[in-house]
Amino acid sequence: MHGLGNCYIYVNMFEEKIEEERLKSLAIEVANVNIGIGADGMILICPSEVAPVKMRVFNNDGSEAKNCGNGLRCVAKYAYENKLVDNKVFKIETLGGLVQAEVHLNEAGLVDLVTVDMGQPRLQRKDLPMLGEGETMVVNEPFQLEQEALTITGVSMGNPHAIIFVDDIDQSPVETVGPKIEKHEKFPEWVNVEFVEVVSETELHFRVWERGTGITQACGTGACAAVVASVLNNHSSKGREVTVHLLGGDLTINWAEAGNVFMTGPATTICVGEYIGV
Ligand SMILES: N[C@H](CCC[C@H](N)C(=O)O)C(=O)O
Repeated sequence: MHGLGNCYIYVNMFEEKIEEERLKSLAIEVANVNIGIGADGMILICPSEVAPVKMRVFNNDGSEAKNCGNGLRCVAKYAYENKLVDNKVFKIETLGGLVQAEVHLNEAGLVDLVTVDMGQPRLQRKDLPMLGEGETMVVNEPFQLEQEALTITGVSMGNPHAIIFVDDIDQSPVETVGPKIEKHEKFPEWVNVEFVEVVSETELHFRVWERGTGITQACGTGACAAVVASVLNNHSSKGREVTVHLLGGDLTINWAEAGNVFMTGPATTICVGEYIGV
């Protein structure tokens, strides 16, 4: 399945049994287009004690992440269409906390759009985590990277994001600066790196270098973090829907006055099959 081209291999763990110690290598394998299937990673749809389903996310380097916005929309679609849930609004457990999904149906009765209440962003330096003194929040903080003097805004959506505002998204140094910040010593758990061009108060251009994966077509948690960072830097306002233009398409994000972040976007099934593997 994919969300705006951010594709994962989804495994229904209500039906499959995979040893815990096999998960990392399996994620690397199935994500590999030459020896596996080819995807940005692997997502497990699991039983949960606190919600109808639980999502676990593995990047294509095998690292496990605490949240995935595009993944949540696809998990919601799968759960509804495969009757793991019996209504259109339901909770999903993630390692980054509980979220709430609402599925929207097309005329064929299939899920085409999903809205996820992603909960509150975490804005403290320690939540990312990011090393450094200064303010407890990371808003437009100077960040020296070799010869480049950058400024970073840090937002966690359960997973960490470093947002850099640029004047021209097409000139953003995703491939050069992205990997250097991803694994920078200031981020002990590494970090997703987003480049954002502000078009208006309600429109952003967006590119991403994802932690544990590299460039992807879209990053749902990153788009949420970008809107939160835009509000923190007075480019956008709380309570207004912001359209985020990602390589793979658009997401609608609203950091509501009450504090939760809402993300609406598509979810698509590519195929269903059996992985034989090596
Ligand atoms: N690379 C991310 C996980 C995937 C998030 C992204 N694909 C999304 O849609 O939010 C991390 O290590 O935190």
